Amino acid sequence: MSYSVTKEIRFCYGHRLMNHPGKCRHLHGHSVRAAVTVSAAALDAQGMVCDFADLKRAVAGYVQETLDHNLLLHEADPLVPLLRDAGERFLTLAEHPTAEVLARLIFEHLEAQGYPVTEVALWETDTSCARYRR
Ligand SMILES: Nc1nc2c(c(=O)[nH]1)N=C([C@H](O)[C@H](O)COP(=O)(O)OP(=O)(O)OP(=O)(O)O)CN2
Ligand SMILES: [Zn+2]
Repeated sequence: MSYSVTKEIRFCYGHRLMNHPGKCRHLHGHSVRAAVTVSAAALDAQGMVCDFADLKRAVAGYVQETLDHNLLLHEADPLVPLLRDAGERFLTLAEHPTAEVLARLIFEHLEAQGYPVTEVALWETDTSCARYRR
């Protein structure tokens, strides 16, 4: 038996999936929803797994600094030097910037902050969701 709480946060980013066989190899953007779940076998002195507000701060701080309104690219993307020369903001990843990878990055950030995170779900569109859980 365990308790869990889930907090949602919305943000947007641009990206492209290099080598994708379809339309996602082209630059495009998403307005996404991440649902972060933390779990515990017992409640704290406040009767909570974790205060929703604390969870929001932990997720929103990371997301706003790294992902929100950013352009997420694979580090080998040939656009990288062009964007760097143009002084544009972007973030490179050693992996393709898929919803699965972004869900895992958010999970790892919360885990590193000491939150008992058990799942991050990232709704990239109304109909497409990727989850990372442990
Ligand atoms: N497993 C994954 N598949 C895809 C990802 C991903 O991150 N993980 N990403 C993309 C695209 O970046 C983008 O999310 C498009 O997804 P898709 O669901 O195909 O978008 P549509 O708007 O075409 O969705 P419909 O509702 O089917 O119109 C692609 N795949
Ligand atoms: Zn996409």
